[in-house]
Amino acid sequence: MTAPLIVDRLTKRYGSLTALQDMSFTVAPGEIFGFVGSNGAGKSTTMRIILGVLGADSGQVRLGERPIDLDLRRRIGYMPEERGLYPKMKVGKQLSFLAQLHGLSRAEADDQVETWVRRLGIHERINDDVNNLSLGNQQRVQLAAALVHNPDVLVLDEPFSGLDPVAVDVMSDVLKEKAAQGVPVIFSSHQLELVQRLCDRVGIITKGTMRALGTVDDLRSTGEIRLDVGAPAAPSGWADHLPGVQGSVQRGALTTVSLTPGTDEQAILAAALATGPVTHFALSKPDLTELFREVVSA
Ligand SMILES: Nc1ncnc2c1ncn2[C@@H]1O[C@H](COP(=O)(O)OP(=O)(O)OP(=O)(O)O)[C@@H](O)[C@H]1O
Repeated sequence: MTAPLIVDRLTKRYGSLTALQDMSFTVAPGEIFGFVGSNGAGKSTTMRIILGVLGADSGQVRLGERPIDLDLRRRIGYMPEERGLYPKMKVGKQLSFLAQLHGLSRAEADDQVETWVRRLGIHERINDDVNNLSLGNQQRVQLAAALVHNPDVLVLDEPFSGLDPVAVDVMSDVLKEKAAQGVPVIFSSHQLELVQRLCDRVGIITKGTMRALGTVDDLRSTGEIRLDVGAPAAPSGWADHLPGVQGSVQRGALTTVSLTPGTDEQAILAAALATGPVTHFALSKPDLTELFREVVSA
């Protein structure tokens, strides 16, 4: 069983650009943490610092109490954004070599390679050079490379980009399985629907700063409160001037009403009923994509 991955107040500057400012979060053993943010927000920089391939100006990364050192680094499974495979080396040989670099014996490495290439559906390509594979299959090999040494932590930079739906399912299952074994898993992605589905917790960053952090449900509950009201006979703008209504959008019979916290929802229902029949009345929470837009544009 492994310890939590603790990212503690990382700051990183590239010349005059502050790429990270006091970046902090923790990924518990068994937790899948989704790291999201606009292009250039600082996700890859954070992940590179976790791995130690890049140094921070200040702050620290720990596994439990212990700062990440060379020894612990070998216990991390990492998928870099700029994929790091040897293009002219055979898939199986390369994976075995990488596993041995992480301390496995030749026999253990070959055994692990066999397991993962089968699991990831690239067994038939084991004797192909990496650069003869499709991009999606190269990505499967890259995931295998992050897994063959049975890591205690998984750090994956955009592992889902460019994968077909079947590969997305395989990747999702593997991440869930590793988490179920007690591994802290962090991955970055722009596929927010996938992040919402897969992650126990999510961090949204903009310009190197953590702007929202929590379970998807928590984050969705902190966004604006909205009601979906089906009122087919209601005139246009019927909800706009009711107390507590910040705005409304009408699409056919359905009106989505944004409310100030504490507004009496029954008063909205009564107003809707006053226009005629009400066919639908439900609270609607923003999804992660809407939350992300809110956070990024704030
Ligand atoms: N080696 C570097 N030298 C100078 N600036 C850099 C370097 N690497 C990254 N940056 C800058 O640091 C900021 C954060 O970049 P980073 O790659 O961490 O973002 P990201 O969130 O991973 O973005 P994306 O989603 O586009 O991959 C960006 O403004 C980027 O241009």
